[in-house]
Amino acid sequence: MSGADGGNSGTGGSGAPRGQAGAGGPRRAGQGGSAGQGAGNRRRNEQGRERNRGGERQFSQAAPAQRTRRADPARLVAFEVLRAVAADDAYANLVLPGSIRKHRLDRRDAGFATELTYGALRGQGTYDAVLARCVDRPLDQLDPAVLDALRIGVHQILAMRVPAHAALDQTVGLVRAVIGAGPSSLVNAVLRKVTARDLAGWIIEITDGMTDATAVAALTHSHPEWIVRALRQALVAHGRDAGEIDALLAADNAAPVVHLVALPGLATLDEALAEGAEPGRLAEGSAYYSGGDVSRLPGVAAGTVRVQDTGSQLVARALAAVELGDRGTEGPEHWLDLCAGPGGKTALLAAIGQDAGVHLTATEPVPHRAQLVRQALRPLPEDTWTVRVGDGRDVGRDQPDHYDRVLVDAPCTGLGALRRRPESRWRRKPADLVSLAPLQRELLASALDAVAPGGVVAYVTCSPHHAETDAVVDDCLRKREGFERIDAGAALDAVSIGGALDAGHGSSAQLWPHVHGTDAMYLALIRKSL
Ligand SMILES: C[S@@+](CC[C@H](N)C(=O)[O-])C[C@H]1O[C@@H](n2cnc3c(N)ncnc32)[C@H](O)[C@@H]1O
Repeated sequence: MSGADGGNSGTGGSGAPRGQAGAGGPRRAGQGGSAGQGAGNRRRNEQGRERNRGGERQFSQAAPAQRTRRADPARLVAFEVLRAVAADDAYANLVLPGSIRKHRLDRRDAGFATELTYGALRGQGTYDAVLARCVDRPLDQLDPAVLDALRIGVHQILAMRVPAHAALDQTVGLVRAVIGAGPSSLVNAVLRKVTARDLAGWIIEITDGMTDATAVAALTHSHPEWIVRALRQALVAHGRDAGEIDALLAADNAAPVVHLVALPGLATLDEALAEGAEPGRLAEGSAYYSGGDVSRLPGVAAGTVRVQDTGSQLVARALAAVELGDRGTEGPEHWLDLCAGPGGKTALLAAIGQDAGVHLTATEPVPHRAQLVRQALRPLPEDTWTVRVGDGRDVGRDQPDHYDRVLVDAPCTGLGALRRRPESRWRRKPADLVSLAPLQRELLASALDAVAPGGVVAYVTCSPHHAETDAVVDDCLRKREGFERIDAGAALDAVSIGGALDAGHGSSAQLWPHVHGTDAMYLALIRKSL
C-alpha cells in the first residue's frame, strides 16, 4: 500500500484515561462517539483525515451493544458505495458524489468519505488477507455487507490517521445501525485483532513463508496476481526495468491528484491557481488540484476548464502538433476522434484546432456517451465540430482517405488507470484482453483507411499491456503498405514542458504513474504515405 494513503501512526486514543470513553453508561444517539461524530468530525483535517492525537491506543470498555448507535455519515457514505459496487456492479466514482450529496457531507467529511471509500476498495486484496487471519471462518461465508464494513474498519485502522478506538467504535456503530446488533459484536472482535499490528507488521505476517515474488507483490500492494504479472511484463516490453514493479503498484494505490486543463483559447488557469491549484509540470495549460470539490473552480462549470489526466492531455497535444506528410491541399484540416465518449480528448483537440479552422468529427456508438461528447464540445463554436452516434469501424469504409488527423482512443482494459478506478482491478479479467483484441484491431484498421494521404493516426490506450498496445499496431501494419511509424516519444517530448519525458521505446511511447505522475497512457503515431 502506498504511503500516500496515509500510514498508520500505530498509536491512538483521545488522551483521556483508559476506559473513559465508555464511562457514564450507554450513549444516546446524537451524543457522539469517542470520535468521528461531534468532536471527532471537528478533528478531521482539510483532506478529511482524522488526526491522531497521540497517547496510547484506547478502546471503549463498553460492550458493543452499549456504544455508538448512530452511523457516522461519512462512514455511512463509504459503506453505501462499497455495497453498491459489490451488489450492483456500480462504479464508485459515479455513486460517491450522489451519496455525499444525499448525506449532506461538508467538505471535510466528503474528503474523509472519499479517502475511506477509495482506500477500502483499492486495499481490498491486502485487507482481505489480514481479515482472513482474524475471522474464524472463510471470508466468503460472511454476510457481504459485514465484509464491506470490516474493510472500511481495516482501512481506517491500517492506512488512515484515525485513532484505533475511533475506527473501531465508529465501525461497530455503523454495523449496529445499518446491519444489526449481532454482527456488530463480530466486527468489534475482528477489528480489535486487526489493531494488534500496523500495516507493515500485517504485510510481514500475511506474506510470511511465501517465495513467489508475484504473490508477495500482489498481497503487499493489493493487486490481483495476473495484473502484477501483466504490468511487470509491460514494463519490460516498453524498455523499463522489471524491478520498477513495486513503485508502479504503489503508485496505483496513491490517491491521485486531480489534473486540470484549460481549453486553449477559451480559458486560462489563473483563477484555479488563485484557488490553490499548482501549475502542471509536464503539459502547457495544465494544473494539479487537491483542494476538494473541483466543481467550485471557475471555468469548470462552464466546461472551459476540464478535469483531465496529464497523460491524456499530452497524447492529444502530440497528435495535434505532429508534422503531416504532403496533403496535396492547403485548406483547413479535418480531424476525426473515432472513439470519442465521454469527450475529454475531443474537447481539447477541438479547442487546439479552432484557430486553424479545423473541423472535428467525433464518433461514439453509445448514445448517452455521445451526448457527453456534445456537452464537452459545447463551449466551442457549433460549426467547428460534428458528433455522430455510430460505429467507428464503419468510418474507414464510408469515408476513406478523408481525415488529416485521426485519434483512436481505443476501448481497453484500463490497466494504466487503476489509481483512478479503485474497483476496476478486481473486476477486470485476463479474458477481457482477448475479447477487446478484435475491436481494437478493427478500429485501428478503420482509422488507417479513413486517414488521408500525408495524414496521421494516433493509436492510444490507457493501458500499457502489450496485447492492446504494440501488438495491435504491429498486427495492423503487418498487413498494409504505405504507412510509417513516427517517433511517438519525440512527439510527446515536443509538446511537453521540459521536453524530456523519456517515454519513448522503439517508435511508440508509454507514460507511467510512478515515473510521470500520469495514467499509463500508450501512444503510437502512424503516417499514411501513399
Ligand atoms: C477509452 S474510451 C474514449 C475516451 C475518450 N477519448 C476521452 O478522452 O474522453 C473508448 C470509447 O470507445 C467507445 N467505443 C466502443 N466501441 C466502439 C466502436 N465500435 N466505435 C467507436 N467507439 C467505440 C466506448 O463507448 C468509449 O466511449
